[in-house]
Amino acid sequence: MHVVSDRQSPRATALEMAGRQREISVSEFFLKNRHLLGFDTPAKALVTAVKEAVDNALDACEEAGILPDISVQVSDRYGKSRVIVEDNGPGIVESQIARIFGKLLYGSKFHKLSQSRGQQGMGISAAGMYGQLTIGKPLHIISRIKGDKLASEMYVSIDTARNQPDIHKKKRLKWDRPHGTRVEMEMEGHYQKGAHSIEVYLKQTAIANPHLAIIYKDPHGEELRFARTTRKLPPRPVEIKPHPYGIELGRLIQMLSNSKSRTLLRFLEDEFSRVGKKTALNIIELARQHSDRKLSNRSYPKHIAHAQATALHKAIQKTRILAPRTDCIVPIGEKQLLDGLHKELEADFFTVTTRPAAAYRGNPFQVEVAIAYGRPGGAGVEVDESGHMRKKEAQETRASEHLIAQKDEPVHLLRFANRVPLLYQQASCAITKAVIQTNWRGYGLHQPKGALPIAPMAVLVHVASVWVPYTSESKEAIEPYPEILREIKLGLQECARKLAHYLHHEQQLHQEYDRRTYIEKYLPHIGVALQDILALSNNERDSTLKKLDDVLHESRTMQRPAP
Ligand SMILES: Nc1ncnc2c1ncn2[C@@H]1O[C@H](COP(=O)(O)OP(=O)(O)OP(=O)(O)O)[C@@H](O)[C@H]1O
Repeated sequence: MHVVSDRQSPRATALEMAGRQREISVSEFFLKNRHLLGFDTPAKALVTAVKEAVDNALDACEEAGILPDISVQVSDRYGKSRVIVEDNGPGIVESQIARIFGKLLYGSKFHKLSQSRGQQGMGISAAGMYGQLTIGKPLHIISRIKGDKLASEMYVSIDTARNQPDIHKKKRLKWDRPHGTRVEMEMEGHYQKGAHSIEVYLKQTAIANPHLAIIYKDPHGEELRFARTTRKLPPRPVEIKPHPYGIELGRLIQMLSNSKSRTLLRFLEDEFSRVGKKTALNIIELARQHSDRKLSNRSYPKHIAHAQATALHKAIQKTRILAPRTDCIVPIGEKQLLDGLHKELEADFFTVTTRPAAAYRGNPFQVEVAIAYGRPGGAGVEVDESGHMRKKEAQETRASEHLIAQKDEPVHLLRFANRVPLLYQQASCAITKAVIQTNWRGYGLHQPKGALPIAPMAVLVHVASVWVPYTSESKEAIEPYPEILREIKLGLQECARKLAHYLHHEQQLHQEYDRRTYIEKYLPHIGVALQDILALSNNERDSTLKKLDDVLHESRTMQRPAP
């Protein structure tokens, strides 16, 4: 017999259960699930907070056509950190400040299909919420827009139950910047060096953003400066409409019912990219056949029933439509990427490639790949301008060189999405998968099965898109869609071919160097033997040996291959 213990709570009735149903605000949700936003440990939270503020500053400057000058200051005392990020961007109008910093899912980038670092509208407010939760202090913002005499200062936190901003203090004040924004946040944090540090994030940001100048003051008061290598801003990405191939049925139904267009023909032409009149007519004709002729050019979008919308969706997939336009994507560019790598890394060989734009689920994207191979101080042979070979001198390795792996380590990956370095969740990222799935042995590298290749090398991959499919809200890894994986692999193969060519040449140089040292070692002995056999004078012997040496040298002068 089953006896119910007195201590067990009584079972609930449906009515009681109904009484407990409550709406959950988005901020309450993320407060409980802060790991989803990248605030799981104090060390990661600190890097994430800096990243959110710097990415916003860069987006704002570029959108306003301003060359970004950003300063970052971090202090850290007994687990309590303070981050101050200041930019020379366009500033934020006062009426928007509270909602931008005190409300999750509020932003200017979510609804448009255009390449930007921010996407979701909750990065900076989430950092504020984390500070509020761990230290109990609101965000402190100063912002001034061009032409305004005074700046606006505000202390803002989030009322998490309502996902609404709470303004604690606000005033107008004098500020020495003519325009820009300063965000100050306090939080539980842990400052650390290494692969997941603020320095590495900033260094990689400088590589992918050669137009950026940034000054960073670390918790020890040391200043690190990244100068810009170009004064040219990246072109402003064009905003596009969705491509029909990427539209799912539910979204199409919603678009039809929200449409302001009065006919189906206009709806297709107005709301999608790459659909002109001819393509729209083709789609409608095909949809008519699938819908017992219940659709026409003049059908009123809001009145199209589910069955007809399904027919329309099928027709879209079957109609030939131009691939998505690609001027909405702004890659870093091969020259800029090479300049950035040269500036921030020391390596023996660099190569870079930009793939043509492609699309996943109707979203245009473009992949860039670069390889930096060989660490200074590593063994190697070099050929000087006159063609002489010599062993390379060991050099002092820069502190930053840990971006390139040691020769017996797996290669280091520098992953980027829309010019933002991705520092965490490497294993689940499309970039890592593509590197592992590439056969590096075919290009002369050692690669354990199912793993990254082992080489003194950094592999940089940048995925730029109007909508980056991140694996989670913390935007740390890219979803491995087959189209994205394919493009990354093709880029890797192009770079790997050039690397293989370089490695082959290096190997030849080594062999040549060894042979030459061997000959040089025995040449004096040959001289003595020749002198004996041919009864040469000392002068004749030396001039014969010199000629022999010159001939050997001539035949072994080698040219370095172009990268
Ligand atoms: N320094 C700044 N200068 C000007 N505008 C800013 C600045 N920081 C934030 N904003 C504005 O605030 C909005 C919200 O920023 P937030 O970081 O919360 O989200 P996001 O950047 O849009 O997306 P994500 O959550 O993916 O980072 C941005 O869309 C931008 O319009």
